[in-house]
Amino acid sequence: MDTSALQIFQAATACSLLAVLLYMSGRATQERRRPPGPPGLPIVGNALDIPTDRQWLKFDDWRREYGDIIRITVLGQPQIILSSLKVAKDLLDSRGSIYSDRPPAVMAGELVGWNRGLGYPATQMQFRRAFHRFMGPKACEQAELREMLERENISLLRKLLEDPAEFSDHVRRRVACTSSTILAITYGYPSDAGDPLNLVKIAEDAMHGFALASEPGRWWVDSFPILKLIPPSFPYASFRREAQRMREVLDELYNVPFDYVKAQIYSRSFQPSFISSYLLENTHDAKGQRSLIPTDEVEQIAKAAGASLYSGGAETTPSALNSFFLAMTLYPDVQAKAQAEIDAAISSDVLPRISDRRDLPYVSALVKELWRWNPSVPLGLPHVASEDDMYMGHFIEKGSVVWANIWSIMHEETLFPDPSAFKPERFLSETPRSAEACEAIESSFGFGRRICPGMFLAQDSVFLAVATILRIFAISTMTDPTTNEEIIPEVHYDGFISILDIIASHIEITGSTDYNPEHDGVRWIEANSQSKSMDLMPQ
Ligand code: HEM
Repeated sequence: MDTSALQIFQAATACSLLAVLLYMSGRATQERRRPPGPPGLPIVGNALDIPTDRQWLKFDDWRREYGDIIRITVLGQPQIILSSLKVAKDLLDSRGSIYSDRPPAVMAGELVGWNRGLGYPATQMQFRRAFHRFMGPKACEQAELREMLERENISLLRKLLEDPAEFSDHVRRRVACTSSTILAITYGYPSDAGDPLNLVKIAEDAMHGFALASEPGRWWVDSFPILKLIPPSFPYASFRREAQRMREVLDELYNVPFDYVKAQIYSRSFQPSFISSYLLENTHDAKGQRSLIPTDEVEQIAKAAGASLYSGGAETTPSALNSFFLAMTLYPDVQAKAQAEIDAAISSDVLPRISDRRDLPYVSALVKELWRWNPSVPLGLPHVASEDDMYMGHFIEKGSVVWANIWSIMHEETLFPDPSAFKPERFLSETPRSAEACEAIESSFGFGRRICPGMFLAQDSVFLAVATILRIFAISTMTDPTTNEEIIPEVHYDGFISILDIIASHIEITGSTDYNPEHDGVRWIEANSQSKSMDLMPQ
């Protein structure tokens, strides 16, 4: 080798070494700058440290040890947990463009097919626009939507009167804004026609599949995506067969109600709904004329949006209502105060209505306290970092799954003193920092561009259920007949939506004797809704 070639070779080697050193020192610096967190084991990381239920409490313990922004890994997947309002807002609200996608879940998303709906990519913002038009603040002020919620709520009250011991079941099936109402709002599917298409069952089965398929740590394929290539017929591919079965149910949820709407539109006799309006607005032929045949794309979006609404709303609202029954047994003073407010503000022979909210500040504060005390979705839904980010000296690598620990945020001492106590007063204007508390409570519905689009609908329907139940019923703990002692209700948690499974026999719900369910409330609603067809067309 001549001298110049040697020099070139030496220079190239030095450059490569320098590049490697720089790369390694960069990696080491990034490593040092990663958010703190509990040490994990090789390969599995922290997978074994995470309990199978109420993970949010474990994450809250870690917050005390490591701070408001924590990094863990699960089978090599970095996960960031945000545990204070400030960091969650800074990252998920203010830097929304980086954190507005959902992580790719192989089992639930790809194999079962939920990535067509709830996991839609941030680029498909037409979902959000459609949700907003039908369930945003303006839509929720429409008399027709309110009447529909009020009508469904009456059916809940009737059921509670007939069979109070089954309150948990009634709440799940009847509360305004769950199964039947969502089907009515989304597809114009009448809630009082006996469910001829078996839609409630289809939707519940699909949701069951969703909960199972998205259980963290349950499916190896989520950590080792290569496994998805195994054909379903292979002996060890039971996960593929399960996914196939769940996908078939999900396809039914996509197709059956959608075909129902399409058939109704073709027959030109239909109850306006989210899907019918979406289709009518978006079906134009090549000349821009309205046509009744939707394109494939429009059809796919409509189906996915419909299923997303169902999956977002069907479990969350009953969760809030179950928390309400529990809170009323544990805090009888709060119940008495709310009932006194209703009695003073609303004439005794009518039921409170959504429009009475301004006259019922204590009841409204009680509903806010429900969102806080036992948040229905304690860890929110996961977001993903779509690029590398630096935040307050912490390096967050692209692909990290980011969780806001809504439970921790809703129990922040500085915002909500004595956080485990149920105190609606913290939201009343005479309490110092109530404005801050009221603002913070919105975060129980998530953050940034993926904040819950059903938030206003949920707020209305839970307020309505709470105010009308308090007018009609007294809720108390049972007394043990042998010891004569009060029974403290037992509760269990189920899944990532915090469903309080209350042992029904531990709570007593008694109807007030002077209330006649056929009274004004029912008649008024019936009289007012008969002549009008529900018009959920966007404004
Ligand atoms: C107790 C009531 C409810 C609570 C506490 C709640 C909470 C949440 C939370 C925390 C998220 C995740 C937000 C994020 O990623 O930061 C979410 C998403 C969502 N919620 Fe709700 N929700 C409720 C009711 C509803 C209702 C009634 C509907 C529809 C009828 C609904 C539809 C959705 C949908 C479609 C998403 C996904 C939005 C997206 O990814 O863009 N939710 N909800």
